[in-house]
Amino acid sequence: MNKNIEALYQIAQKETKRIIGLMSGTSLDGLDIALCEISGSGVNTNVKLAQFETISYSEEIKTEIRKVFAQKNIDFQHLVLLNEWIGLLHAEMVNETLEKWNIPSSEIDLIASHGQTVLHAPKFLHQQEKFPNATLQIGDGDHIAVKTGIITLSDFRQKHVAAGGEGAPLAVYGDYFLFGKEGENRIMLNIGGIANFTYLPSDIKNEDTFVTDTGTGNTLIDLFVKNYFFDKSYDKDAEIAKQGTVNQDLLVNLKDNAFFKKGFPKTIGQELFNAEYVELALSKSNLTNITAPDLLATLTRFTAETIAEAILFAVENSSYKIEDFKIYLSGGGANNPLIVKWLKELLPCSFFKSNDLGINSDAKEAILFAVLANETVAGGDFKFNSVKIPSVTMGKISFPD
Ligand SMILES: CC(=O)N[C@@H]1[C@@H](O[C@H](C)C(=O)O)[C@H](O)[C@@H](COP(=O)(O)O)O[C@@H]1O
Repeated sequence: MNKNIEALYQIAQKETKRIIGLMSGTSLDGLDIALCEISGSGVNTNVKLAQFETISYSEEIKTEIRKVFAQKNIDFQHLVLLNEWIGLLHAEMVNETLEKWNIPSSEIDLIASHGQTVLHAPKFLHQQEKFPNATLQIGDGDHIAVKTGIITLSDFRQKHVAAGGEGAPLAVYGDYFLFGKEGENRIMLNIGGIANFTYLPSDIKNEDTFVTDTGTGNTLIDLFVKNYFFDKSYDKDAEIAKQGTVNQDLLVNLKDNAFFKKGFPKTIGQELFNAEYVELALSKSNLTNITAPDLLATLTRFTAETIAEAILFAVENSSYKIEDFKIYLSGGGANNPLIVKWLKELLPCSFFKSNDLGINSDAKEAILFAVLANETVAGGDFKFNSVKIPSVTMGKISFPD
């Protein structure tokens, strides 16, 4: 037997596996590295977060990725080079972090790497009948396996697409396994660059469970903060938006897109929610001179209202009332006091942070990929009863030699 297959076979039988989850979101802020100790699988999965670190992306890395990110026309060679380079960089970041933690690589069983999304194109976006849903994450897993010496699972989203999904959101697999609770109506709401939520009703018959994107999270807010203020990368504590007034005309035009009328589950990215999207809404509203605070107040309201409307729609189509739900927040938007204030006004239910469930909310998405890798190597028996969630294990396996 190939010794790597033998090693994988041994790892699969370990009671507790040490798996490093890697996630770098579309906000391009950096690489989240979560060292997880995982036992069990499926709904019996137990995760302990042993270590967590975020390695910020340098301006150079951000600039190189932005040359291809979420764009239709790019320098093809640059994309090919980036695929290798991001793999190498992520491997180096893991090695440096293990050194910092004083943990030898031989003590790590697996790495689960999300990679860097460069284009997310569900059918809704590309609109070409003969082509399926499509999404592409780069940063090849072979580089990570070879450079760290650790068996690496990567490219998780393709199996989801192959099984009929849009390749996202994958959050439901972690949310259902770790946070689904009989007797409690929960919504796990992640407000990252793009916002998504997992719907976990209390009878936890998994045919009712689903996950969906709601639209923009922080991405448009961050984009325009950077446009107006060279020294800022986000609206810290909503300080700028709080000084502005929501422009109702602009808000109506921002919400006027077929994405918001589409049923669940649905996914989207910065391919739609970008500067042109806002410029079109501004011109439809005949606004040539909106102030930065008014624009940011309106964009912040756009995020809050589209999240709230999607959640209300999900609940109205069930036998529950919104008052029966607990919402658990994660992602950068959970730290935006204006988004949270407006969500509380629009959604009369109770609010918590996913930290209240014992999971560091910053690490939540990196942990998800560790859980998915655990499922591929040591689980795979669990089936969702819902056509909305493909029951597949995900990730391709790379060996170090
Ligand atoms: C296609 C794609 O890459 N989707 C991600 C989305 O992935 C999560 C893990 C999911 O699939 O459930 C993430 O939540 C969001 C957060 O953004 P960040 O705040 O981390 O930048 O970014 C992107 O939409």
